[in-house]
Amino acid sequence: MSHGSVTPADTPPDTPADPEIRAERAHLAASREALRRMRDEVLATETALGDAVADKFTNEVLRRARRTRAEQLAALPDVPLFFGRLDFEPGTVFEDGAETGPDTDTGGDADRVHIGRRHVHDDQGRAMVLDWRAPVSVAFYRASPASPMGVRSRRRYGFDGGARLTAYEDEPVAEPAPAGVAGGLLAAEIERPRSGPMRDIVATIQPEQDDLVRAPLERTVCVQGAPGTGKTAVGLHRVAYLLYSERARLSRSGVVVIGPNRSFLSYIANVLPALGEVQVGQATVEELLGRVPVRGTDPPETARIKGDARMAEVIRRDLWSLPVEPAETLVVQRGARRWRLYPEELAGLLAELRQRGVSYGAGREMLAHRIAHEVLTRMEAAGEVCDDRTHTQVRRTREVKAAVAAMWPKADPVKLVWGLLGDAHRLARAAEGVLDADEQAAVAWGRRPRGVRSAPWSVADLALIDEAADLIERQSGLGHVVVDEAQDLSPMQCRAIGRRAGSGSCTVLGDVAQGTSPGAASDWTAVLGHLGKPEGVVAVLERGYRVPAQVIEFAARLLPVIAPGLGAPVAVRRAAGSLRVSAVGAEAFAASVAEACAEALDGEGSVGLIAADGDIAGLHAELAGAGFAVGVLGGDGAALGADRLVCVPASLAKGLEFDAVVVAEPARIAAAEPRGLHRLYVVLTRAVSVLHVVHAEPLPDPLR
Ligand SMILES: Nc1ncnc2c1ncn2[C@@H]1O[C@H](COP(=O)(O)OP(=O)(O)OP(=O)(O)O)[C@@H](O)[C@H]1O
Repeated sequence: MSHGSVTPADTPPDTPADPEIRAERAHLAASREALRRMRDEVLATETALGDAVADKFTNEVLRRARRTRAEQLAALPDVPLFFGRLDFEPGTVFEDGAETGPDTDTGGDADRVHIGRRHVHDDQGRAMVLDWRAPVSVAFYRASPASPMGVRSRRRYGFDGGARLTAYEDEPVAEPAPAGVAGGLLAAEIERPRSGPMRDIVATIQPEQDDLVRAPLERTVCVQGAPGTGKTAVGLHRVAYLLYSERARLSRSGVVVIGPNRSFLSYIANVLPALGEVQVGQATVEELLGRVPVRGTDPPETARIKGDARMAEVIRRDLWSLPVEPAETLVVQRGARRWRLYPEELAGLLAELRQRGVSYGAGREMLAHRIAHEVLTRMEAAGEVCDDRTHTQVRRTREVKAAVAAMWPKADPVKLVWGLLGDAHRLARAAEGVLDADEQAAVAWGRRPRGVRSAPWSVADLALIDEAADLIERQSGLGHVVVDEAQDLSPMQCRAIGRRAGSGSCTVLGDVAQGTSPGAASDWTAVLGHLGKPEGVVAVLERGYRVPAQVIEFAARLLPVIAPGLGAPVAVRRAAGSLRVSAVGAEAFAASVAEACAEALDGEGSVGLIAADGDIAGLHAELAGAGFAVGVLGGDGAALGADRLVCVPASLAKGLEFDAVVVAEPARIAAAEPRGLHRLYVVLTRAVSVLHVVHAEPLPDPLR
C-alpha cells in the first residue's frame, strides 16, 4: 500500500497549508451544517396531530417516531461525520458526470463520494456523505487489487480529539497491499488511547469482518475468534447494518443484544447510538429470562446439570404428567335435560389432544372446546337447535370447567419448577432414565422452600422456568438476536435464547478458549443446535486487533491446556516492551503492584488492575491508601471511565479492554474456580498496549 501525504497529527495547524485538508475541512463543516438542518426539519415538522381521544395513541406514536428520528440525526460532537472517501472511475456511481453534491466536484474526472456514519444531504437532496452501510460504500471496505470494484483510490482521514480533520492518507487500490495491518491511520486508530466505553470501528472495518457485518438477515452467523479479533465490534456493526438494510422488517420484530453482565453492556452501550441506532435492546441472560428474582448460586456441578439439554426432557415429562384420565362421568344439565360424557369418551378426547403437539395451554383450551362440541353433537342428535352461543354456554358451565380442571390442570411455569426441584419423588419420576441418581440429587433442593417467592432461585433455574413457560405457551420471536460471549451459555440458556429468536436469525459470538461457566461450550455446532439454528454458518476470525503479539503469545501458552486444537491468534501488531513479568517477594507484592499501576498511569489511556475477585478489595484499599484515584468495577460498570485506573475483579474482565493492564497474582486467579485457567486467559488478553504481570507465587505451569 502506498501512502499519499500525511499531515502529522500532533501539530494540527489551525489554517493548514495543505489545500486538500482545507477543502476536506470545509466539506466536513458543510456536512455538519447540513445534518443540523436535516434534524431541525424533522423536529419542526408539525405532523398533523388529531385531537380526538382515539387519536391520542396515534399522536403519541408519531411524536415518538419523530423523537427517535431526531435522535438518529443528532451529531455526536466528538465523532467525525465522515471518515473516508472513494474516487471511482467516472460513470461507476453517477450517470454522465452527475455529482453527489456541491462539495464533491473536486474529483476531476472521478466519481467521488465521502463515506460516513450517517447519510447527509444538502438542500437539494444531493448526498454530501454516504452512509457506510449503503451498497456503494462496500467498496470502501472491500476494494482490492484483485477486485477493485471500480475504485481508483481510497482516502482515509485522521482526526484529533476534537473531531478536527488533521490528516489524510490515499491508497491507490490497484497497488497490492503488504500483509499485516493497513496504513498508518488504521494502526493509529487501533492504538488510539482508550477512555471510557467502547467505540465504533466503522472507519476501519477489515474485509474479513465486513463479510460478517453484511451477511444477510436470514443467515445465522457464529463467529469463533480469539481475544480482540473484533467479535463484539462485528456483532454490533452487523446490527447497525441490518437495521439499515432491513429497517421495516426489524422495526416490527425487534433486535436485542445479549451480553454476559451489566458492566459489559454499559461498556458497549455507546456503539450503536454513535452509529445512529438508538432503539436496540440490551440485556443479560438473567434479565432476558427474569421471571423470578435470582437469590441463590448453584455449585458448579449443579449448574452444569441444570444447564444440560436433558433438563428440557425432564421438564417436558413433568408438565405432561399433569393431564390425567377422568374417573367420573361428566354430566351437563341444560334445562330439564342432562347430557353425559363417560370417562372413556373423555379419555379419548384427552389422548387425541395430547398427540396434537400443541402447547400445554392451547391443549387445555382445546379440551374445553372439544367437550362442548361433544355435548352439542348429542343435543343436536336429540333434535335440539344449537348455535355458537350454546357452544360457549356449555363450555362455560361449572361442570365442564371442573372436568377440564381435573383432567388438564392449569400450569404455571414458576410453580412447576418449584414443585419439581422441591420434591425428590416427583423429580425421580420425571428424570427416570434421563438423569442418574447423583444428578437428580445435585439438582434437587435439599428441602422444599416455603413459597415460590422465597425460593433460592439461581440463574440456571431461570432457563428451566423459561423452558416450562414455553411448553405452556409458545413465545413469539424477535427479528434478530446477537449473543456475545456465547461460549458461556448452557444448552438450556441457548434453547431459551433460540426461542426468543424464533424464526429470526442470530449472530453468535464467542471463543471456546474463554469459556468460564460450568457448562461452557467446546463445540459451536452443538451451540447452534441448542439455539435451534443448526443451519448457522461458523466463521473464524484470526487476526487480533487488540492485543500486541508479545502479549498474545504469552497468553497463548495456556491454549494447549484450555482449548487443545485451537489455533493461536495472529496479532496484527508487535510492540516492543508490551509485556513485562515481574516476580517479587511476598512482602514487596503490594508495593510492586502499586508501582506497576503508577508506571502504567505514566502512559496514555485507561489502566485496569485485574486480580482474583477475593483480592480486589484489599488491593483497592492499598492503592487508595497510597493516594491513587482508583475505582472498583462493580456490576453496573459505572467505574469504567470515571477514573483512569480501575480495579477489575477477574470475573468481570470478560469483553473489556484497557490501554495498560496490570495482572496481580495469576496463580490466584487460576485457583479461584474450576475453569480458572480459562479465566486467566481472558484476563491476560485485555491489554491494548502493555501487560504487566506481577506475581509472588509461582506462575501457573503452562505460563512458565
Ligand atoms: N477493524 C478494526 N479497526 C479498528 N479497531 C478494531 C477493529 N477490529 C477490532 N478493533 C478493536 O479491537 C478491540 C477488540 O475488539 P472486540 O472487543 O470486538 O474483540 P472481541 O473479539 O470481542 O474480543 P474478546 O474476545 O476479548 O471479547 C476493540 O478495541 C476494537 O475496537
